[in-house]
Amino acid sequence: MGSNQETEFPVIDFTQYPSNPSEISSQLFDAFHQWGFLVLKGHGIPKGDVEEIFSLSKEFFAQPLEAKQEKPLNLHGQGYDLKESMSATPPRISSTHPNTSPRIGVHEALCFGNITLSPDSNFAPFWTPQKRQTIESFRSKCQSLSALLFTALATQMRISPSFFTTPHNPHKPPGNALRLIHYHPLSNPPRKPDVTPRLCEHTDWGTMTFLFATEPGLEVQTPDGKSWVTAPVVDDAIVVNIADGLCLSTGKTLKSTVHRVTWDVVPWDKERFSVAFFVNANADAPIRVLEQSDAGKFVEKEGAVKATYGDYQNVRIKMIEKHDNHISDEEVAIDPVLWEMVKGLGAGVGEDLEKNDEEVRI
Ligand SMILES: O=C(O)CCC(=O)C(=O)O
Ligand SMILES: [Fe+2]
Repeated sequence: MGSNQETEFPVIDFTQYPSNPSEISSQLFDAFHQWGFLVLKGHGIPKGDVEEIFSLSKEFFAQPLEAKQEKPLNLHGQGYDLKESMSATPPRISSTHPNTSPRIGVHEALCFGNITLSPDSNFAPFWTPQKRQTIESFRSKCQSLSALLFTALATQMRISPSFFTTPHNPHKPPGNALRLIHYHPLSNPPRKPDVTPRLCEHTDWGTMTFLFATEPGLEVQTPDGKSWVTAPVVDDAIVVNIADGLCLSTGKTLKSTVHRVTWDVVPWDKERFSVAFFVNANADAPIRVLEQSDAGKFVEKEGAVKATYGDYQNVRIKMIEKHDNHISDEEVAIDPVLWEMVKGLGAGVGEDLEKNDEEVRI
């Protein structure tokens, strides 16, 4: 790798993929291997669709708090999620659904867990059938794009092209999640030094995430882990990152990188909107751990832990419970091999919960 690739945030033009799949797949693999993050231009999701989602988001968050709070986030990962922890002691991380995963910060969000999987709808009257249709259609375009990226990565790794798409049936639990995020302006500056960040340092739980934003704000740890860079905002492009589930299944070949939003980039009296699309693997799908063979291609690792993505998600939930209730590793009834494997991810909020807690108390 040249020094530029080590220091510059990767930007990839996906319009070249149909005509030159091997070159673009190789660029995707390299960026995810080194950074875990990239900016994807020419992704095919129409600009008008993205603008429509942002205008719905702005319209929704402009409502009075009572209207937004009418349907708070439920266990299916649907509803309004207000994060306003600004005390010296951050709140206990209590969210236990892979579609919502623990986040500490000062912002508000509306989360659309997979509606087809959820028995009850948890949306205020604001969400007319037409608006809901806009959300669902956008979500399905995001899902299709993720399938293309998974196929490109599998091809580059010389495994079956459907290796990653098979365990990503969006109609099976937990499904994907769309999160409209608003870093809202505050009436007073946060009290220093006991301030909670806009969004704490974390890695994502699922397998892949898309982040749509029109203004800078997202900071990503550099490949050497020593500093932070602001993800560039490129017109009509998406930030794509690898999440912990895919990092686990690729034996850390594809990196799940710590990221955050600070007060420096989104000050207390300013606001910022972003939209995150979280891709999750099916809970009942086995995690088939890969390793690189001597011949360079990827093969399934012999003797790797036998677990499903649902087992993995349960470990994450247990990690939070362990942290919240101060219980020992022995008291957590989990396959120790799986426990160690998930801990080995070095997830931003997970194995490093205690460390992360410290970091939250800037
Ligand atoms: O709003 C952003 O830029 C980042 C959001 C994010 O990382 C998340 O919700 O997991
Ligand atoms: Fe994230």
